[in-house]
Amino acid sequence: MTATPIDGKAFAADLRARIAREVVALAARGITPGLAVVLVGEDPASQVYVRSKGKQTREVGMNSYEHRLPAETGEAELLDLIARLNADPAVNGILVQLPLPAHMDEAAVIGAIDPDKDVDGFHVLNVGRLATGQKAMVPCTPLGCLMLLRDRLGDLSGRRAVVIGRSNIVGKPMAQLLLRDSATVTIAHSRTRDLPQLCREAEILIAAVGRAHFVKADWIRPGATVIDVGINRTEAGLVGDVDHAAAREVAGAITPVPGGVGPMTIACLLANTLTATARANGLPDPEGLTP
Ligand SMILES: NC(=O)C1=CN([C@@H]2O[C@H](COP(=O)(O)OP(=O)(O)OC[C@H]3O[C@@H](n4cnc5c(N)ncnc54)[C@H](OP(=O)(O)O)[C@@H]3O)[C@@H](O)[C@H]2O)C=CC1
Ligand SMILES: Nc1nc(=O)c2c([nH]1)NC[C@@H]1CN(c3ccc(C(=O)N[C@@H](CCC(=O)O)C(=O)O)cc3)C=[N+]21
Repeated sequence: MTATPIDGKAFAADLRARIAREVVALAARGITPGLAVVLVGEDPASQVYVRSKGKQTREVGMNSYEHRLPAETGEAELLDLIARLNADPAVNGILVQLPLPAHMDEAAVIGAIDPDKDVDGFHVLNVGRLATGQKAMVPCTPLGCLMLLRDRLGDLSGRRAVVIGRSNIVGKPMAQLLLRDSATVTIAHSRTRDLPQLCREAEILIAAVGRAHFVKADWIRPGATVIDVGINRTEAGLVGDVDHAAAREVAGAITPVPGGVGPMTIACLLANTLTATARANGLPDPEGLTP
């Protein structure tokens, strides 16, 4: 049996349409959400993302502020820009594109962002809020994966989930969100022993490794829901972390790359910007955009 494709692109388009309607409702109160994206350096992949974020931000009716700084910008200058964005009432969300050039202290830069404008959810205060079950800004990629999983499976409680990858931006927050939904979560990484056997236990398998075709079809439990977070540029084009062509013959449902998690990440960035704007104005959180 061939797996059901999980159409992240279509889900993300729906989500953006909902967000656009909320933006119209805010306009009646004289409020326009604003998202500031900061890019340091000229990494070509990052430039593509930043351009695409700016375009989608404007399409849902929000204001987009793009700040491009040369790679050799000093950390103090970047911190100065962040301080100005923190103080600017027209800016509700701030995203500093990662990775930063090697001479910058990533933790210090993220730590300088106002946690209430931290639409990436990377500030330690938001990490701690998520971990302790408080209202937080939740990282976009894991939030997008959670939305796809709930849509496919409904209640996640009691489900066995394996997350491959323990990064601060994907693996760890993904595991926190699954745990919040009462899944039984295992986090795997490069030191995990017998990863194929562990994966075979998973009803939900999340691959966030960064290696093309890393997860093989015979690691997948028949009928499992597989979420492929990987973005790997190869000679054959953009591919995920899962050997997709073979895996779809075993899985129950699987996200493609491209067209799966990637578009959800950007839609969730807009969702977080809307949530941050609502909170900044003392309004209730918009329905269905927060975990
Ligand atoms: N679709 C989207 O919107 C997004 C996609 N991505 C993509 O997701 C992927 C992961 O990103 P990110 O989390 O930032 O990557 P990192 O490189 O920060 O983390 C990769 C993780 O994979 C683990 N890993 C590496 N090799 C193995 C192995 N042989 N066996 C088991 N685990 C292994 C590492 O383990 P260890 O900790 O032990 O080193 C690490 O925890 C990348 O392809 C990235 O491009 C990222 C963000 C958004
Ligand atoms: N502060 C910060 N926040 C991030 O969220 C962040 C970041 N830094 N650095 C880089 C990663 C990566 N990331 C992606 C976003 C969209 C797609 C995406 O839209 N992908 C399309 C394909 C796009 C293409 O063709 O390249 C898809 O999968 O269909 C992919 C990856 C966000 N990241």
